[in-house]
Amino acid sequence: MLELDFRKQLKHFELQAALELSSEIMAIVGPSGSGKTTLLNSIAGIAQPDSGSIRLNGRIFFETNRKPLKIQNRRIGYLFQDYALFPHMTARQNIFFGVGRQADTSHITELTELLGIAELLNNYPHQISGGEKQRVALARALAAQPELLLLDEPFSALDDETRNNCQQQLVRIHRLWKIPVMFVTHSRQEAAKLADRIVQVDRGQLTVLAMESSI
Ligand SMILES: Nc1ncnc2c1ncn2[C@@H]1O[C@H](COP(=O)(O)OP(=O)(O)OP(=O)(O)O)[C@@H](O)[C@H]1O
Repeated sequence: MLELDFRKQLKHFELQAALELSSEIMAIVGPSGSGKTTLLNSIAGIAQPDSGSIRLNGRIFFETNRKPLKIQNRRIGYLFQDYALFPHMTARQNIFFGVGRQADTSHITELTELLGIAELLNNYPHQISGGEKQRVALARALAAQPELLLLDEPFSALDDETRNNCQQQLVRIHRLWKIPVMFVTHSRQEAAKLADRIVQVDRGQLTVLAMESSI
C-alpha cells in the first residue's frame, strides 16, 4: 500500500498529493507541466516534498522534519520518460545494474523471457529497436523486485502494435507480481484501457476518477 499526503511548491503552483494506492494500476493524466513527473520523482526520492508524508507498505519514505529515506532503500522500479539506458552497457548489463551481487537473480531470466528480450541480452542499446529498448528498461525497473513500479510515459514513443504488446506485458507482470503501479500517460484511451483508477493532475491538484479495467 502506497500512502501519499504531501505538498511541494513548484514554480507557478503547489503540488498537493493525497491518495492511497493498493496493488492496482493507476494512470496519471494531465496537461504538460501540471506536476506529473514531480509527483513520481517525489515518491522515488529524486525530488523532496516541503511537508507531509510518503509511505510504502508502512515504511516511511518522507515525513516532515525527518531525514528522507535514501532512493536506493525505497525498493522502487522507475521507468523514466526517455528509458535512460546506459549506452555503453549491453541489455544484460543494463538490467543487472543495481541488482546486488549476492541477490537471487532467477526471476530475471523469467522476466526477460516474459518480455521477449532473452535473445538480445548481449546487444547494446543502439543495436535494438525502440520497443525492445522499452522492454529492456522495463526489465531493469523490475530486476531488483521493487515493491512499487513508476512509469513515466512508458509507451509514448512506440508504434501501435509494439505499444499494444508492451501494454499487455505490463498487465501480465502486474497480475503476477501484484505490486502497485503508477504510470503517466498523455493518452486517455491508454489510461482507460490499462488502469483501475485514473488520477487527473491539473496545476498540482489531484482528482481521482473511478475506472474499470478493460483488459
Ligand atoms: N524542483 C522544482 N522546483 C520548482 N519547480 C519545479 C521543480 N520541478 C519541476 N518544477 C516545475 O513544476 C512544473 C511541473 O513539472 P513536471 O515536470 O512535474 O510536469 P509534467 O506534468 O510531468 O509535464 P510533462 O507532461 O510536460 O512531462 C513545471 O512548471 C516545472 O517547471
